[in-house]
Amino acid sequence: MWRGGSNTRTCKRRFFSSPTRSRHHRPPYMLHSRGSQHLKAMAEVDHLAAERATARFDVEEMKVAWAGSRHAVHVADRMARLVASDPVFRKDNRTMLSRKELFKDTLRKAAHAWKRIVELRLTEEEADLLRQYVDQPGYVDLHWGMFVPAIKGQGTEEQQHKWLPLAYKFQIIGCYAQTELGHGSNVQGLETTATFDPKTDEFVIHSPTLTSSKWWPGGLGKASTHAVVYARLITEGKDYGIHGFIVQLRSLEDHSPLPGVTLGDIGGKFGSGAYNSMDNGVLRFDHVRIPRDQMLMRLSQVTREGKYVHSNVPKQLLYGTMVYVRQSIVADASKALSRAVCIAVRYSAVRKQFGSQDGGPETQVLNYKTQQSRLFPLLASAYAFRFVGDWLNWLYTDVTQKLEAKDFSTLQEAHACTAGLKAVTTSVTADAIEECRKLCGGHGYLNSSGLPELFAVYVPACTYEGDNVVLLLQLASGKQPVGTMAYMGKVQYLMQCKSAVSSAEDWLNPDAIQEAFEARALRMAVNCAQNISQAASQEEAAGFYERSPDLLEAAVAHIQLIIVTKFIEKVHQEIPGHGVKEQLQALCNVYALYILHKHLGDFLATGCITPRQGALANEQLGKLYAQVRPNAVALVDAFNYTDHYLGSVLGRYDGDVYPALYEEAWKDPLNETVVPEGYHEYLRPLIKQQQLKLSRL
Ligand SMILES: CC/C=C\C/C=C\C/C=C\C/C=C\C/C=C\C/C=C/C(=O)SCCNC(=O)CCNC(=O)[C@H](O)C(C)(C)COP(=O)(O)OP(=O)(O)OC[C@H]1O[C@@H](n2cnc3c(N)ncnc32)[C@H](O)[C@@H]1OP(=O)(O)O
Ligand SMILES: Cc1cc2nc3c(=O)[nH]c(=O)nc-3n(C[C@H](O)[C@H](O)[C@H](O)COP(=O)(O)OP(=O)(O)OC[C@H]3O[C@@H](n4cnc5c(N)ncnc54)[C@H](O)[C@@H]3O)c2cc1C
Repeated sequence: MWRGGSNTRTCKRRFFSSPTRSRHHRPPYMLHSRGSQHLKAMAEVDHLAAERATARFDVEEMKVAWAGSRHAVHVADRMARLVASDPVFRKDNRTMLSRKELFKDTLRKAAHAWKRIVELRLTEEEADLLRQYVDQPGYVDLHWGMFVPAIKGQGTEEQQHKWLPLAYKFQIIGCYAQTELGHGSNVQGLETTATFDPKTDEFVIHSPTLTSSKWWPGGLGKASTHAVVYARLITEGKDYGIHGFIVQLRSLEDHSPLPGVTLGDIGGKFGSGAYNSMDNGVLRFDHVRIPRDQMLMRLSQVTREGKYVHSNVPKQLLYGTMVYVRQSIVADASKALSRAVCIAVRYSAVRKQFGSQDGGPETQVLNYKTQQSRLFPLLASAYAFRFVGDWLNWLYTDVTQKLEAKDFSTLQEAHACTAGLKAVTTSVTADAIEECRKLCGGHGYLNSSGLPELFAVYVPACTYEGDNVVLLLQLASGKQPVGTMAYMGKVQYLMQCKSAVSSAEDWLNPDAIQEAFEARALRMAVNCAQNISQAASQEEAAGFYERSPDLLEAAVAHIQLIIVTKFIEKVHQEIPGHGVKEQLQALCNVYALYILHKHLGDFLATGCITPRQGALANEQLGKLYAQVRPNAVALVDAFNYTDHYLGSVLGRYDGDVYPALYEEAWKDPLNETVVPEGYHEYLRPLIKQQQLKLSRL
């Protein structure tokens, strides 16, 4: 029931024609008569070969474990290469384009992707992957990711029959217009109205105030012809709250806004390139009329006479599209995190600093224990998020099937898990991308490292599809000890159990880890419950409000328990391939013990482990890092990313970082001329003036 389930500035650098460009300005290796040959020879060297040789597992099989199946590896491989080899999908110049150029480039790429999808008769799975590898946020993400699922989840069969074929063939382009200037998190507070007019059998869509302007929907600003608009349904003088409506916004002939519709882009966003390829939009309605049958009527209906009828289903099904996207965002977190980690691990293996007293080789920064203790937990988190994402996808599919059979028993669990996992995985990933930038030192700050843009594109994931704090509070308000909360049924045991760990090795026992995480999560939840009842003698809501900072931490502890549990379950499965299971086991332990170490205060405060046991966990963590070290590069190779998708000179597969960095620098528009524009206006007069002053002294 839920599921919807030319680049205008091609870098033709005029190296020789510019009057102000000198030949000596070219990179030194380009002056060399055998320059390009020399570069080619260098490119054939695998600077990371020695690292790859130390791996103690079968990388090809790890690719399968990461992707989920051999089939998934092959399809992903084919689509990634298809995109990487097509010049239209070039993205290395993206941060240098103006907003208008970037937007046009996005339209061009989307049109070209669609052409290739049709020409090659790609399957839905292949098409999704192809779009993923194009790697440029654009209106198509919302068209496929939210508009189509909203109609599938909330439209009747007739409505689906009418609208979906149009959307599937791109005869219409749709977006998801929920958030308003004045309200985003508080969906029930939205102000846009949809008033039924029984005289004409139409709804009148209206924006009564400035704050009711739709604000943020992706694809709305410039591309969409239609939107699923969320508005307060008013009929027979009564307000029935928020419902979805399909509204046409622009002419299908010339793309001009329809009468009564005012719309545009909301303006530039954080970072260069990045999410600026997306036309997040503003939209106002002035009494726009739509036929009654454009209200999405699967969950509730308005009859010809204007009577409101609600089907016998929970009203929260209206939020189904958000639940669907939240579970996709969890899967996406592992992709973004693994990209950043891949760049940081490869570069850390190439980069050398200090350690040589006599002119011999310096130390690879990856060998520094501090680098390992910052980087390997992120590597482990990428794998952890990948597997919990798979599980969440299973949960979502399961609840969808149950809903089809009118079984709503798991709806709340699906909401809680998607909300909580979305919040934790996106927050960790955003922080981790920034940490990877720092792990790459100064060069990580260059656009050519790929990390600034990855961060700028990714960081709004902490806000869209539900602000992370708001979502964690939703999770904290969950009441029943079912599903992933079932451990709360063991309250008596978990409230008093004491960890039996007495050596560092004992922390390798999954039962010891599981018990510690369960006891910590449960005790934090119980503490919150006790404090809430003490804080508010009259009303639970007041206590909830008062203790909400603690509730957030309890919600995070619960989600970390889920992630650890699903990783442990994954490792318990049969996993083919030499050494693959052992590596995943090590990463699982790194993830769990890192969380334990980082949140040691929680574990100690709730008394589920002793300070000595905490110290033993940290000791074991150090040993695990040493175990990961020789496998690190191979573990990121298993993500199977092309250089095109990574988009980073630091993360190149061949590790040939320095020539690439050097070459990239010369592509900057500032280097188009030796003497910069503005020299004659601003620099020369300044220098001359100072010289004159000096000569007078
Ligand atoms: C570059 C792209 C990168 C990554 C994307 C990857 C993949 C995604 C694929 C495609 C998408 C493409 C691009 C994505 C990029 C951006 C798109 C962004 C889109 C948006 O942001 S759309 C707008 C999203 N808005 C929100 O999320 C708003 C957040 N607020 C809410 O969800 C609700 O208002 C909130 C906070 C849940 C509160 O609701 P309400 O006030 O109505 O409820 P109560 O708190 O009173 O609770 C009542 C009751 O209902 C339960 N409940 C609440 N929500 C749900 C639900 N969704 N399902 C089931 N049940 C729900 C709640 O627990 C209460 O239960 P109780 O009475 O306690 O039993
Ligand atoms: C890049 C991007 C793309 C987007 N795409 C779309 C789209 O396609 N369609 C669409 O409809 N919307 C879209 N949005 C809007 C997005 O869904 C909202 O911005 C998001 O839901 C957060 O709501 P808000 O902006 O109202 O934040 P607010 O709710 O105003 O949050 C502001 C602060 O208040 C805090 N806060 C709010 N409520 C509470 C509470 N109850 N308790 C404690 N703290 C609270 C938050 O934690 C936050 O710190 C997009 C947003 C972005 C950034």
